Amino acid sequence: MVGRLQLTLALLKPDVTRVPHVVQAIRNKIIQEEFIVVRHKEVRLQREKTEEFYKEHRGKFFYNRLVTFMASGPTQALILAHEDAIRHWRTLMGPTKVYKTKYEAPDTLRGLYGLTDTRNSTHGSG
Ligand SMILES: Nc1ncnc2c1ncn2[C@@H]1O[C@H](COP(=O)(O)OP(=O)(O)OP(=O)(O)O)[C@@H](O)[C@H]1O
Repeated sequence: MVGRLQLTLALLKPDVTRVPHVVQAIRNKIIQEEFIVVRHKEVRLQREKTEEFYKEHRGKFFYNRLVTFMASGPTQALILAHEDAIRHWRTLMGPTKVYKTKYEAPDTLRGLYGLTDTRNSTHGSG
């Protein structure tokens, strides 16, 4: 019997969307971790959308870099369902900061595929 399912929005950011075998590896991990992929769509986020999406970070030193990056290429958007979707996906992603992640959680998605604090492979909505 399956309990109530929670949904989260997962994004594979433009840095990983550019690399098909990494997208496939992340998809395999998603299935392996028993998420149900409710929807999966490739989107091209316009600059205004990324500014709105990250508005809580407006004014921070990395904001301009972040919104420019998110509008720089296609993004894979997935609606994931799981009993503990938000927490489980965030655990799978690992910490935000790439340096910390490479040392403390190297097997997470950001540990494996993150390039910099901005280009850190994935997003998970709370
Ligand atoms: N110090 C930083 N330098 C550069 N980019 C940063 C920094 N902190 C956060 N970011 C970028 O802003 C995004 C949102 O930051 P937030 O603090 O909400 O992290 P998060 O909750 O781990 O990530 P997300 O919201 O993307 O799931 C991060 O994923 C990262 O791309």
